[in-house]
Parts: sequence; C-alpha cells; structure tokens
Amino acid sequence: MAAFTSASTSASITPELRQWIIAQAEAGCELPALLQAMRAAGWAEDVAVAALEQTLAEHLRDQGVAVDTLIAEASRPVPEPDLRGEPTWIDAGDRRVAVLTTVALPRLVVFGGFLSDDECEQLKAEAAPRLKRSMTVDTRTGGEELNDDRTSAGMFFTRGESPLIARIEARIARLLNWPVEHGEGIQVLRYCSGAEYKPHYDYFDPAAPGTARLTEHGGQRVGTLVMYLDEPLRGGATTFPDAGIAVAPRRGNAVFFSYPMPHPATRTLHGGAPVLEGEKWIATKWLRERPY
Ligand SMILES: O=C(O)CCC(=O)C(=O)O
Ligand SMILES: [Fe+2]
Repeated sequence: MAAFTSASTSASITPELRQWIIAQAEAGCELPALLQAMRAAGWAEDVAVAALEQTLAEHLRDQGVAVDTLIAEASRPVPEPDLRGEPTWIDAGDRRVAVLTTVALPRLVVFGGFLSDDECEQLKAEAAPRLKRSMTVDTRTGGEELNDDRTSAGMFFTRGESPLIARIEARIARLLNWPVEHGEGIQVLRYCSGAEYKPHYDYFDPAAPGTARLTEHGGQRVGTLVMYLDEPLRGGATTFPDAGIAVAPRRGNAVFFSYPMPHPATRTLHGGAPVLEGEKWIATKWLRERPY
C-alpha cells in the first residue's frame, strides 16, 4: 500500500473526490465497493486505497462527536433468542419452536412452527374485518401516508387485545428475550397477487424530521418478527437485497432480524417480494428499545 502522505496522492484528492468518498461511505457503501468504483474510474489501486484511507480518517476526526454517538448507538441492546449450545428447538413457553436458519449479518433467525395452523387461521379471521389499504409511517412528519411501495392491506391489534394475541405476544417475548411491554401492537398484512412491500428499513431514519416524534415513546425499533399466516403459491418471499437472502413465506414459520443501530451497516434492508400467485398473509411484531 502506498504511503498516503505521498505528495502525488494528497495532490490528487480534489474537494469533489473527497465529497464523493464521504457521501458514499455515509450511504453505507463498503470500502471494497468504493475501491472498485475508483478503479473502474481509472485510479491505480494503491493511489485509490491511499485516497480512501486519508479522506475517511480525516472525516472521522472532523466528526469527533458523531463517532462517539455511533459507538454508543452500536452498543444498544437488541432482542436475541438463546442459541447457546446450538439447539434445534427453543422452548417458547407454550410451544417448541424450531431453529431453521441463523445468519450473523444481518442478524437473522428463521423459526419453524412458531404458530400452529389453527392460530394462523384465527389471526386471519380476527384481522379480516378490519383490513384497510396499508399506510406507512411518514418520517418527514411522523404521521401516516398511503404509499405505492406498499400495496398490501393491513390492520393493527392493540397489545393484549384478545387471548390469542396475548398468548402470541408472550411467546415472542420468551423466544426473543424481550419484554412484552417493549413491543408494538401486532400488525396483520394481506398481500393479494401482485402486491408487494418494496425494500425498506424498519428503524426510523435518525436524519428524518419526524423521527423524534416517532421515537419519543419507546425509543427506536431494534428488532422485527415477521410471522407467516398464509403462503402464496409463488412469490412473496421476505428478501434482504444487501445480503442476498430470501426467506420463503411458509405458513406458521417466522423470520426475526435485529438492528442495534439505525444504520444500513446492519444490512437489514428488506422487503416483501411481489406475490406472483395466491395470497400471502403475515403478522409483524416490531420491538422497541424501551417500554412502548
Ligand atoms: O412482507 C414481508 O415479507 C415483509 C414485511 C415487512 O417488511 C414489515 O412488515 O415490516
Ligand atoms: Fe419491514
């Protein structure tokens, strides 16, 4: 690697290049991808590495306070199942839940048999009369809006609303070691053929003006459990485009993922792929850092 103090490297870091590197890094672009882009633009590898190193080091020094904040954010506790000893099953209180897949980054676990078929049907039946075209949280204002990125129909249960809801919430709390009180009410979504939920993050963007209002009560979201209530014939996977993961929407199963900081580095960008045939039903539980 070239010494980044070399006169030629310093001279070639124009203000535009510096700005570009910082913008890419802040948008979550990883160093190898940045390096590749610079090489494609005709930079010699050693000069590009030196330019990246120098620019980012300077930028971090300039942002002393922000770095401290980032580290504090990174240590935020998150829900997590107890997978010590690599169990095949976890006792979730009233039900044994299978551990099907675990991923380190994004932190993700796929569970099998989280809900019985009866519970899936009951949840659908309790939700069906109350379904409305889905709204998404508008982080500009902290309110809600109709959104073309989300073409499902949905409704929210309040926490503990029925014996079934209370039982499922207790199961989630036990499975993920996270207090019931830190959970938002369960949301049920129905996707008809063609409906989808475009990739998004579940945490609230710290830079968005509405986030202060949305996190006033309960703090940030730190984890998500998506439970599949009914499966389409084709399509409808829960996809994580940054990680190349697609979780099949199998009835009764659930996918859990957590994010210790509201940042793309958590790799939790995810969406509901378009349903190609049949209907997909899910129930989502979002978990907050504090009582909600
Ligand atoms: O439909 C899916 O599989 C994903 C749902 C989702 O992202 C959510 O409810 O936040
Ligand atoms: Fe989501």
